[in-house]
Amino acid sequence: MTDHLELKQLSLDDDEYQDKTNTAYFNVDEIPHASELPPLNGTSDRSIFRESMCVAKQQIGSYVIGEQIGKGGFASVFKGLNTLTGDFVAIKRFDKSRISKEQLSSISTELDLLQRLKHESIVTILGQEENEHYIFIFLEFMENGSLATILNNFGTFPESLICTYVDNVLKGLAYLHSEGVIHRDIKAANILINKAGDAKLSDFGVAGEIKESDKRYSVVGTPYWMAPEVIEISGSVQVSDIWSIGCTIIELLTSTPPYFNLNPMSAMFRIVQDDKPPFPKNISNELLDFLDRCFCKNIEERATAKELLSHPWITKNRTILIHHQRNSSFKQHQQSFPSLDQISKTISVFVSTNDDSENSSHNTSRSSSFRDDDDDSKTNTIAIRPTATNHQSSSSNSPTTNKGDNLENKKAQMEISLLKLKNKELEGELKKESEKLIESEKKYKEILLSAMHYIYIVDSTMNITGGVKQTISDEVAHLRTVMRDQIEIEYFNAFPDDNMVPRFIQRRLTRDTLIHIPKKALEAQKRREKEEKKKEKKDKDKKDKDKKDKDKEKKKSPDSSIIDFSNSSSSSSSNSSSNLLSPTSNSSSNNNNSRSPMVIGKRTTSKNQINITNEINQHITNNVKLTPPTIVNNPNPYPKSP
Ligand SMILES: Nc1ncnc2c1ncn2[C@@H]1O[C@H](COP(=O)(O)OP(=O)(O)OP(=O)(O)O)[C@@H](O)[C@H]1O
Repeated sequence: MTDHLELKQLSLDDDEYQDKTNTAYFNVDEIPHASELPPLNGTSDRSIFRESMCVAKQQIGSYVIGEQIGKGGFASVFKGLNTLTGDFVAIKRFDKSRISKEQLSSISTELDLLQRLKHESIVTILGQEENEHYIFIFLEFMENGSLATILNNFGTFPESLICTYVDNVLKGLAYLHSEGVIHRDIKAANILINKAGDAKLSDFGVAGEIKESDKRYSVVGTPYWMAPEVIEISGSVQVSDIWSIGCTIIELLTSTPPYFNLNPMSAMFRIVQDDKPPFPKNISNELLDFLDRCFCKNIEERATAKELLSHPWITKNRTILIHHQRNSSFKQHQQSFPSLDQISKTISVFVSTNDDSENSSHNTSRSSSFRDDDDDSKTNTIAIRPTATNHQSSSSNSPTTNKGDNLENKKAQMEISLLKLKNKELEGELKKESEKLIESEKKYKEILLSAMHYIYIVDSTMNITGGVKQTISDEVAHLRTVMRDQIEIEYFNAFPDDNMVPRFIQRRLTRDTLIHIPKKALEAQKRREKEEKKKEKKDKDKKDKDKKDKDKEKKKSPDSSIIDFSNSSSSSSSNSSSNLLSPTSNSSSNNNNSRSPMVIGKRTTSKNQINITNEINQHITNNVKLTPPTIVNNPNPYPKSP
């Protein structure tokens, strides 16, 4: 067994040990300056002083003893460090000089049991050491101490939290009991909590194994948590721990176990006498039932740990707990999510790294040191930029590696740059090619469209004029149709998605329907032309004949033509006419006129025109006021006789 302890240290009691070792070992800032200390071996060097302080540490095997974290009836408990693994541990130290032989045997029982029992709800033993003065047990470090300490620090717990702890403890107990072990000292002080909040059973000092007989006949444990059968020395059994679980629940709910206001003897008496210990008020029905099952006087009726694990109080709370755990684990994860700031920083660094490599590809003559400095000025995060990191670390360690690394980096960067350049060239070529294609396609489309458009205009012109101006021969028309079809097919094949095609085809269809019209129209036109020419000739002939007749008539009488329209004889009409047109014409003449108004009118108008012309001429010569011509106007051609 290795013992590195200084004899000087062993002579100190616990309090003195703590005062003199803890601060010096764990808080370097409190170490006085070397100049303030008396010289060691004639030197005041600070490093020597530190060495001297380190000698004061207690090292047991690979464990270094730290500050005290607890104290029980038999042992002091310290925080320890495993110098091999870096794990923190709890070191339970028993002072040999202060323990009886009986207690020594209980320590060995605890050691044996802990070494045999391995369960997630039982504190794990990591090893043991012994020297002349102490027995050391190295235990799994339970960061949050005992439930009793937490109860002292934080006050009583809600049912749900108690249930969580009890659930853990019951699992440990179910395991212990299945292994034939009774803990016999279940209480808040012996339930330890790790940093994750898991409860584990500890302190197996009074634990006992049921061997040949079913019961252990001794009064062990802490009075207030003791089961009646243990007090009565009728023998402790596994379910005795269940009674203690009931007492611990009340302890966690109220901060004290039942009968705590009484002295231990009175309390023990009441435990045996009373049907059940008094329950706290305002607890759930499930917990009431749970406690009823724990505080059964009859051990046969008392629930086992396994049974209680499926009690509604436990199962219901377990579901709630799982929910809470999920929530909190999500929150934990959420906390570990990078912040927006971090993300943007990372992106900016990534971009800057890429920029750097791009810059280096364009300017390979830049030195790596220049690049690193430049990087640092852009962002403080260097860790994700391998070039900068490599350069920095290697420059401080080995110049040879630094040179090699830099060369490698440069080479890699050059390769990347070359690849990028090649990619860019290819990209450019492809772009040009596709641009050419697009351009030629565009041109081709334009040609086809304008050709179609031309043909369309030609056709529509013919259609609009009703085929009159269609002067192309059938041969040319046929060629045009073939060309038009070819162009449209070509267009359709080249640009199948273009909606221009259906529009052209549609127009063409309309045109094709109209194309038959000109033929008929042409025939009709020819007929019309012929008829018109015939009519024109006929009219001309008639005009010529009329002219000749008129001339003949004029030679005979100037008014012959007018006279012709009259039913009267030429002589009488001539007379009457002169009479009628005369302003001094008598009424008898008027009477005659009234019998044939149509003829009279005609004649009158003609005469009036002559009269007006004469009057105008006269007026102009005499400068006399013009008076309207007197038109024979008889409102009543047949006046009534008086
Ligand atoms: N593994 C551990 N991790 C952290 N703290 C511990 C550990 N073991 C014990 N302790 C602390 O030390 C205290 C005393 O430990 P423990 O109860 O085992 O000593 P004990 O002398 O056996 O006590 P008791 O008088 O109950 O028998 C505990 O209440 C707890 O606060």
